[in-house]
Amino acid sequence: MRVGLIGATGWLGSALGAGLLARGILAPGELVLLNRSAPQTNYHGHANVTWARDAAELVAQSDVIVVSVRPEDWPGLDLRAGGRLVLSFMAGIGAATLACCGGRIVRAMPNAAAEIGASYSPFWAGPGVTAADRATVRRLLSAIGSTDELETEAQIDLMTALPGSGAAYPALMATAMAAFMRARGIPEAIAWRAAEAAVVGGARLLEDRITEAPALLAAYRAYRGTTAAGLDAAEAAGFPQAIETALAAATEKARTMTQTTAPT
Ligand SMILES: NC(=O)C1=CN([C@@H]2O[C@H](COP(=O)(O)OP(=O)(O)OC[C@H]3O[C@@H](n4cnc5c(N)ncnc54)[C@H](OP(=O)(O)O)[C@@H]3O)[C@@H](O)[C@H]2O)C=CC1
Ligand SMILES: O=C(O)[C@@H]1CCC=N1
Repeated sequence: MRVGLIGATGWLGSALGAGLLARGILAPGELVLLNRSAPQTNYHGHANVTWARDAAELVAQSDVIVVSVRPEDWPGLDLRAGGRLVLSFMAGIGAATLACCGGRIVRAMPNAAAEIGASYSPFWAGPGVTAADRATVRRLLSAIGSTDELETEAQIDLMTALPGSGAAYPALMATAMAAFMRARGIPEAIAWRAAEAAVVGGARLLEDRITEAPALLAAYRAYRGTTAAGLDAAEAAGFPQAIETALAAATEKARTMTQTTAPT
């Protein structure tokens, strides 16, 4: 199977290309790549991948096409997929818009943890997508982590807001935590290490047992000590509402983008 990857040198596209090659899901000769700037002589340690000159050349050499360009670059691509399976990573470009390229459309929402093979990339399959297509999508997405199939396209907007945001909210929390430490005289490097302990160490503790998060909170509260005091203050200051507001705003942005780019 030859896979055409449009946006092969971007944040997600590069992670997918690297994962497909490193895990042996595709041989270098099965990858057809396209970017905007220029081909790379060494693509994740491989020289014998194929670089296309434009989207038409990529389509002609590919069985499946992955679109990983930014939403604003989609119209300029002028993709004509000729009935092929098209897997789009783009936020806010809906199936109605994508269908204009003439492919069988699957939308997936990976995140930046694709870089370390730890993306959760749920997907939604449009009309005409076959069982074999679904197996292909799962195989491709396994290169960057795990996946689930969603029931409705609208759920992609929700997934854009949450798993799609990747490390954004942890980074926001880490930045606020380090700032708190610095403001109270803690040296820069130690301030960041303290934030890392909470954000990264804490996340590792929750790995593979995220559903135990409420029980973990209850365990901290049971001490009636310092962490309980902090959690109470965070709740009183609106921490859960801030998360809700953030995710609602991101979902609404995805929905609005989808609506404004849809064909009339
Ligand atoms: N980054 C993220 O965390 C997430 C991103 N997404 C979605 O994934 C998509 C890709 O995002 P991301 O990887 O971050 O974006 P990047 O900006 O990092 O990468 C975009 C890629 O598209 C290429 N490109 C742009 N225009 C064209 C064109 N006309 N023809 C061929 N190649 C082109 C760029 O080429 P060049 O390198 O030469 O400039 C680059 O390789 C977006 O639509 C985004 O909404 C979804 C979930 C998470
Ligand atoms: O922020 C964005 O628009 C991209 C898409 C989803 C996550 N990152």
